Amino acid sequence: MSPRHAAAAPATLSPSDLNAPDASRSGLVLHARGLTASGSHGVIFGPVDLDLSPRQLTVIHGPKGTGKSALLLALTGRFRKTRGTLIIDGVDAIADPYHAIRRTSVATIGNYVQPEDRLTLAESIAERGYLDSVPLTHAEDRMRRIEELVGYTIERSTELEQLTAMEHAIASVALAMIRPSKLIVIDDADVMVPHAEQKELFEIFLRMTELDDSAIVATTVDDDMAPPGSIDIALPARHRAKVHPISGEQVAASPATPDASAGGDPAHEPTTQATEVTDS
Ligand SMILES: Nc1ncnc2c1ncn2[C@@H]1O[C@H](COP(=O)(O)OP(=O)(O)OP(=O)(O)O)[C@@H](O)[C@H]1O
Repeated sequence: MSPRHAAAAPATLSPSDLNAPDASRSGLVLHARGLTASGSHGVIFGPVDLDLSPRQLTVIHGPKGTGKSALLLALTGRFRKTRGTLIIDGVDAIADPYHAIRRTSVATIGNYVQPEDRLTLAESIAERGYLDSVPLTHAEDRMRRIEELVGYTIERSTELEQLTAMEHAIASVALAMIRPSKLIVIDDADVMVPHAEQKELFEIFLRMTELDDSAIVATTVDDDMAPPGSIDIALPARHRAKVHPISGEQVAASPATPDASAGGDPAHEPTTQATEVTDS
């Protein structure tokens, strides 16, 4: 991980920390209502309503500058401008972001958080383990378990820049999973990944969630990448979000309802829509 990596090294984790955090009483990995952020130029994203279950994928897409990266940061408790209700694995991420952040992990965000491409996979595992305070033997063991889920291994001496785009995306998420967490985010997951391989990429992401009963949220360049069972979030240029599950799974995002606890700007009525998409 390059110095751009955002994670500071906390105190070394105890063995119990190396187990995935308990799911919240609701069983949801994430519960968001009226999630929004504004800057000096107005709304950055939202309002967004979203419920994420364990082993669920979410795909966020939209034109450039519509707040995809900012929303990823917000969903992991890392965007201080966020307003609304955000519960991550049972922890109130607005009131207690530092507690909530420990339940999440960032694979990539823009140019700010990226694996260092000149490092080998072995070096990357060691560095991510160090940054996330996971002992090396545990980190290596976690990577082996992830590889079992993914279905292939990557030679440890391979530099990340030598990986294919799909391998690179998978490796980025795998490195973010060295420390157990409930929510992993990856920005621009499909960049440079051939369209024909993108379905497989998301199938592999889905398998990776089995390790910790986690959820993965990915932003994509293409707008048709959300596979069945996942949640699709479109961030249009007007900064309004449409959230709807793909057919075949339970409705995981409900139509926006005003939430008194949200604390958002009342001038911006929640506009998030939940629509069950049929196969036809
Ligand atoms: N901390 C911040 N404070 C104020 N404005 C911000 C902040 N972070 C992002 N923005 C603004 O929010 C908007 C959305 O930025 P963001 O990078 O999230 O968009 P994006 O959809 O990921 O774009 P791209 O596809 O180019 O990566 C931009 O106008 C950006 O300047």
